[in-house]
Amino acid sequence: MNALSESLEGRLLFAIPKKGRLYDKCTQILAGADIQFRRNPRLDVCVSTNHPIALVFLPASDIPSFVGKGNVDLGITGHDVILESEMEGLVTEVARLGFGKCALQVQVPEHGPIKTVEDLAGKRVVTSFEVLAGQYFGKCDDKLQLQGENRTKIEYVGGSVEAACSLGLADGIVDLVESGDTMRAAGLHAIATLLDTEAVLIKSSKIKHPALEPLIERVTSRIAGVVAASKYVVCQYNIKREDLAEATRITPGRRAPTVSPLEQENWLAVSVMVEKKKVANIMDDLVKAGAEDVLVFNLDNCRV
Ligand SMILES: Nc1ncnc2c1ncn2[C@@H]1O[C@H](COP(=O)(O)OP(=O)(O)OP(=O)(O)O)[C@@H](O)[C@H]1O
Ligand SMILES: O=P(O)(O)OC[C@H]1O[C@H](OP(=O)(O)OP(=O)(O)O)[C@H](O)[C@@H]1O
Repeated sequence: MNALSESLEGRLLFAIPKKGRLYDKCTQILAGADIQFRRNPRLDVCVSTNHPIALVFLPASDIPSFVGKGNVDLGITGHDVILESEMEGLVTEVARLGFGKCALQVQVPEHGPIKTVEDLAGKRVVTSFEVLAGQYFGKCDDKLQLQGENRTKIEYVGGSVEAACSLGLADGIVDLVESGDTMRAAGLHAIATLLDTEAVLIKSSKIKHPALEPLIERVTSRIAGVVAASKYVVCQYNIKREDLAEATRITPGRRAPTVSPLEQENWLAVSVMVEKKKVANIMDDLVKAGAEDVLVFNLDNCRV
């Protein structure tokens, strides 16, 4: 056994994308869960300095296979690459992480002759998602009863998929779209969506050491807390007793709002969790319902 394998012995192995779109958010999640580490940039494995965990930095697209085969216990990657690597039966998605949100779409030139997926079927499609695109167009070809040479030709490229149509390599592409800026700049538009995806925390179905389960639960619960903290804010306001029913209809909270008396007759203070993305509308509605001194606080961390 070499020195590295020895240092990993008994540790929970946790795979993190080594670069790319998901990397920064993953390091923020590790910090929020207080999983500390010092990474030598030349090494893709490093041990945590405060937990029996080793972090393994891998390409996002390889993580499902490492976790699915049990070489690594936990991992963060995109839901899309789990399906693309056909590992969904061998990994459990234990938490959705609320970032890396995008859609896998069929895109074609905006001003070209192809308007529908049926028009594109039988032609050339370029993608980094050859499994998912193959399944999708396979069904489409079957439906249209296309045989042999007439079936859709799927070709793999590793990146810059959006350039394929203008370079004459493809009639359409299958690629990830978030804001749509890349496709617009390439003169493409969507004609179908194969799936919506986001980053997920995955656990292997082949955990080698049952003794690791409590640590897996602790890490999962901490990460779920960090994710929830980024989704919610705490809203606090004062309201007259007779307006409380309407105000709590607007802010029912996760379980129920905390209501306490103010040192002024007939006035109450309410404290409640609300979804960050809805908070501006909620504040407008609260003020309309008679709330005063409406304050909103970010959460650093939580367990809910
Ligand atoms: N534009 C995007 N918006 C949001 N999430 C994205 C976007 N593009 C990719 N993702 C998510 O991030 C995952 C990894 O994508 P990324 O392009 O970073 O992969 P990579 O090939 O590992 O990195 P790189 O492109 O730097 O080589 C994707 O599988 C998807 O889940
Ligand atoms: O809708 P948008 O917000 O413009 O994002 C979509 C782009 O992001 C991804 O590529 P990325 O930038 O990761 O590079 P890649 O082409 O090398 O995969 C994806 O492949 C699109 O090209």
